Amino acid sequence: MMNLKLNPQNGTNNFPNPETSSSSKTMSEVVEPEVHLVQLQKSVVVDLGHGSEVLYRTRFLSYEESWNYFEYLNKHIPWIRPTILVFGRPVLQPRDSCYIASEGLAELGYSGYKPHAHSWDEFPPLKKLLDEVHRALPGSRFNSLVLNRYKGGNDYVSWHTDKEKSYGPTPEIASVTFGCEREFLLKKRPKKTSQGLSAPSAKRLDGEPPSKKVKKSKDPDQHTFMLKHGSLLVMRGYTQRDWLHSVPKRVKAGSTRINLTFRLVL
Ligand SMILES: O=C(O)CCC(=O)C(=O)O
Ligand SMILES: [Fe+2]
Repeated sequence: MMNLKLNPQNGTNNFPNPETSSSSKTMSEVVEPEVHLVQLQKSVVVDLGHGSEVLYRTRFLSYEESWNYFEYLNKHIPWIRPTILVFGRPVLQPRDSCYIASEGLAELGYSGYKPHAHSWDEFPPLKKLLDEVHRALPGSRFNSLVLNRYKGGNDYVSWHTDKEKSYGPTPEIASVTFGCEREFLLKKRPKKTSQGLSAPSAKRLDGEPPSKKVKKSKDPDQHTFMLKHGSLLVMRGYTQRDWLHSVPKRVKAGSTRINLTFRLVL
């Protein structure tokens, strides 16, 4: 069973430090089943094992402030739906995106596409949001931001990891969500075979929507978070090396969702 630690500071913007939080209890000591706890508690730490961890805080920002961000981003971000390469073939990326980075950082590139790096100065509300993320995560630092807009349930992001050389071996990625609730899935990367092949690869496979079947079992190698309007999810440690994540198509999800992932380019 996955090991969730309670946040003793519910109601604040701070996550407990899982290394030092001696008062935290494993979830199994507190209440069953664990899925209820995810809904009741305002923030949880999910220990994925082997040095990987996810933190989730449902109410990082207030409902109203979150809608203000949504309206601003929807209107003022120069959204682009780029053509990317999937198995060498050009396809339209199944969501809009934009990239913001501090000056002088290594370029971002994925699936044959190199997004233009916009400056933080172009978007003052995002500088404020970056400050709020830094305040919520003492000791963490971010200098770049990938923005995604899912215009309905047919937009998605396939199984992938955010593993860039320039992020170092244990990147921390902080994800803030606005608008429509969608499922964020994590699954353990398949182990290398005896021939040394690892399949499927961890590349972005934007031509292949992830399976619609979300296992409801307590498979420790699979986790689902319903990311709420104004929520914060943080992936830490070896999550990008050992786990894949995706936001699958959900035809019934009719409205727009905007997700921001803050990253540190070293
Ligand atoms: O939209 C999300 O929640 C995830 C986006 C993501 O994984 C990415 O931009 O790399
Ligand atoms: Fe990602």
